[in-house]
Amino acid sequence: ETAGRVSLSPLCPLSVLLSHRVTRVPSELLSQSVLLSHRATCHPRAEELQGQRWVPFSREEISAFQSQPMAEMWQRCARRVTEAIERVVEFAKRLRGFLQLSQHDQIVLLKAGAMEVVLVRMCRAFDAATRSVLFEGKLAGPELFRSLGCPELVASIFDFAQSLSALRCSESELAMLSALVLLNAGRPCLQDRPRVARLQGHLDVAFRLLLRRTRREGLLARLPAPGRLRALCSQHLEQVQAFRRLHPGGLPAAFPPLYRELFAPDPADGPAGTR
Ligand SMILES: O=C(C1CCS(=O)(=O)CC1)N1CC[C@](c2ccc(OCc3ccccc3)cc2)(S(=O)(=O)c2ccc(F)cc2)C1
Repeated sequence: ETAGRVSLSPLCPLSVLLSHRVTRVPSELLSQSVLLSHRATCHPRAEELQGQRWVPFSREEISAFQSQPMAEMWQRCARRVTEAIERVVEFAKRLRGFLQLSQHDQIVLLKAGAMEVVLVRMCRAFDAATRSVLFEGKLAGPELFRSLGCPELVASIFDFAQSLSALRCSESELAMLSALVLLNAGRPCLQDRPRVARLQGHLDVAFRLLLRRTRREGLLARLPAPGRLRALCSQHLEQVQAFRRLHPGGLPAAFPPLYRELFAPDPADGPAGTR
C-alpha cells in the first residue's frame, strides 16, 4: 500500500512536492506506535513476565485468601483492576487521534472499553498450563477468589483469559487488539461517530497488514467474539450491584473513586464528563 510518501526525486520541483497531500502514516508506523504505547503502559512488562518463575500460592496462602471478608477481597480486586484501568487510560491517550476527540467521546470510549482492555491484557498474566493468573506476585486459581461470592463471574474471567491465551498472541497483536477495543465507533452515545470510525479504520488496516506480514491472518477468525467481552463486563456490573445490596450505603470509601465512577456511578452526579 503506497504510503503516500512524496517522491523526493531530484526532478520534483518544490511546487509539486508541496502539492502532495500530507504524508500519511504508513500502517507499519501506526502499528509500531501502538505497540510502543502498549509496552509503556503494561505492568508487568513482557520481559518481566517471561523472566520470572511463576510460583503458585501454597494451600495455606489460598485458604487465607478464602477466609478474607467479602468486602476486603472485593476492595483488593477493585484496587488492582483500577490500577490496570489507569494504565489503559494512559494507553488510550497515546493512541494517535484519541486526544483530538472531544472529551465527551474520550470518556464514552473509556467507560465502555477500559475494563474490556484489562480483560484482553489479562491473558499476559495468565498461565494456561495451571489455569491460574498472576495475582499479588504469585499464581492464583479461581478457587482463591471464593470469598468474592461471585463464582460465575470469576469462572467467566478465567474462561476468557484461557481462551485468549490459547491464541498465543504476540505483544503487537495484543496492542492492536486493545487499540481496536477502545477505538470502537459502535459504542453508544458517541457525538462524532464518523471521526472515531476513521481512527478505527486506520487501526483495522494496520492490524490486517501486521497479520499478513507475520502470516497470522488465521487469528482474526479465532478471536473471541466481541459479545463475550461485553457479556463479561455486564456480569461484572451485575455483581457490583449485588455486592452493594449486601453492603448498603454504597461502595465503601475504601473502593477507588475511579472504580466507583465507572462501575457504581452515583445517579446524583449526572453523566460523567459533564461534572
Ligand atoms: O491480570 C490483571 C492485570 C491485567 C493488565 S496487566 O497490565 O497485564 C496486569 C495484570 N488483572 C487486573 C486485576 C485482576 C482483575 C481482573 C478482572 C476484574 O474484574 C472486576 C472485578 C472486581 C471485583 C470482583 C471481581 C471482578 C478485577 C480484577 S485480578 O485482581 O488479578 C483478578 C483476576 C481474576 C479474577 F477472577 C478476579 C480478579 C486481573
